[in-house]
Amino acid sequence: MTADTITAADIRINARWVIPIEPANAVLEHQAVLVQGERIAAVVSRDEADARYRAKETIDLPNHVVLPGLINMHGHAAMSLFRGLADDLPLMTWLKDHIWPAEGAFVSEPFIADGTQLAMAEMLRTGTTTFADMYFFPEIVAQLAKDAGMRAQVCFPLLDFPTPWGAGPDEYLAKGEDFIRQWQDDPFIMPAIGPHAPYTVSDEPLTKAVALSRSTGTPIQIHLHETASEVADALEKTGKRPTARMAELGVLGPTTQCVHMTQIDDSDIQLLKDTGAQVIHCPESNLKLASGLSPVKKFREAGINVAIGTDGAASNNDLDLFGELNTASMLAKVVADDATALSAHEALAMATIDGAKALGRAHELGSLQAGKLADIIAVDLGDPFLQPVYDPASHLVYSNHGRQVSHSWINGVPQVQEGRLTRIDVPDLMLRVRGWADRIREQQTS
Ligand SMILES: CSC[C@H]1O[C@@H](n2cnc3c(O)ncnc32)[C@H](O)[C@@H]1O
Ligand SMILES: [Zn+2]
Repeated sequence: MTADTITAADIRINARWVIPIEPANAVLEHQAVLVQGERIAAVVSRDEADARYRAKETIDLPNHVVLPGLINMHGHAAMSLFRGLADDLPLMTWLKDHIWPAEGAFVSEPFIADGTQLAMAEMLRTGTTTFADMYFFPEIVAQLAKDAGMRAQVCFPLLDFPTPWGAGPDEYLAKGEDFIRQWQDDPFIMPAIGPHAPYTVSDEPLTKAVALSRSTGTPIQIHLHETASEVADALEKTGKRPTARMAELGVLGPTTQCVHMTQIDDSDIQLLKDTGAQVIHCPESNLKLASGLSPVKKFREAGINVAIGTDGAASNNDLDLFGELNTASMLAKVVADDATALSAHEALAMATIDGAKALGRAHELGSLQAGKLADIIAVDLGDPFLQPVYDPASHLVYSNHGRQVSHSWINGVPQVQEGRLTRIDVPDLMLRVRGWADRIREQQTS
């Protein structure tokens, strides 16, 4: 080997295991992941790395598994400030009697800023590098994610009624179009359209949202088929299942992300398949609100892409995607009456490459391959409660907790080092969060 075959790299990560996600089911041992600038330069054996690369910085991770950063495909980040405020309730009671009044009282620019930072701190700390958000003041969420160096799909909200962000559908759509134009070429921020649900958005604004999506190439994300009563009420009011109404209005398509998708029959599966729509599975929120069960195995067998989301921390009540994967895998098995319904590797793919597919960015996110963006995490499997390690993929899904994430990089920039956030001032954030908690508690008891 001659000196001129040596390639420079910024970072070399020496990992005990690498799960690259692509190829599927691979577990590589004693590997080096090389990062140059914002991209992955190579995933190679240590010997090959010694022979071919010289890195400015080397990180040794002797008990760790390295994998792509996780993609949380649905949430309401700032709702982290409402974590634990209203538990043990079904969806419509939770929303109408507790969450919407609290949002009316507190949602404002500073609330969104502090709540979103709290959510980003939790997501980064537990392995998420890209998140999809649907909430108010999307311009603030987008700027904060960009400033923190996180990737985010940020939906602007669309509802029939006024909220702290707008007076009604026309204002949401006008502000939303400006928002899309401002962010559509950003490498970190993916603007999107967020019609709340079939029962809160009527046909006319939905049709306008579809036109905006088509003219700007912007994705749509919508809560769809969340509960049995949503489907029953829709049948009573319109004579159509919500999925059928969405298909007729043109809402369903390959860039539309349908969140929840419970109470599914064969006609729903056919429509999702025919339109190429994406499913975003939120198992813990579906369980906690007793909303219903999503037939993940049937979707996957039909060739429908299923990604995963936590939903907001007010209905979960955490944003730890590793915990969500555990629940998703267990639930898929019992729903399908089949212990093979969703394997550990398949669950990991759901939170990585399948999320990247849902975003339309599988060419540059979701797996550890040379040329893809360097969104990488490391999980420490060295603790006693993770011993022995026969299969690191099994541990990540069935035994792990997101707090075992020791390192992460987004776009090649360190975000978590030795379990600590590098770019968020946690003590300062905690002071602001305590201030909100005091004000919210006081309002709830007055
Ligand atoms: C369009 S802004 C978001 C809006 O959605 C509410 N919300 C949060 N979680 C859920 C859920 O699981 N189903 C329906 N709506 C939800 C949130 O409180 C905002 O008002
Ligand atoms: Zn939601």
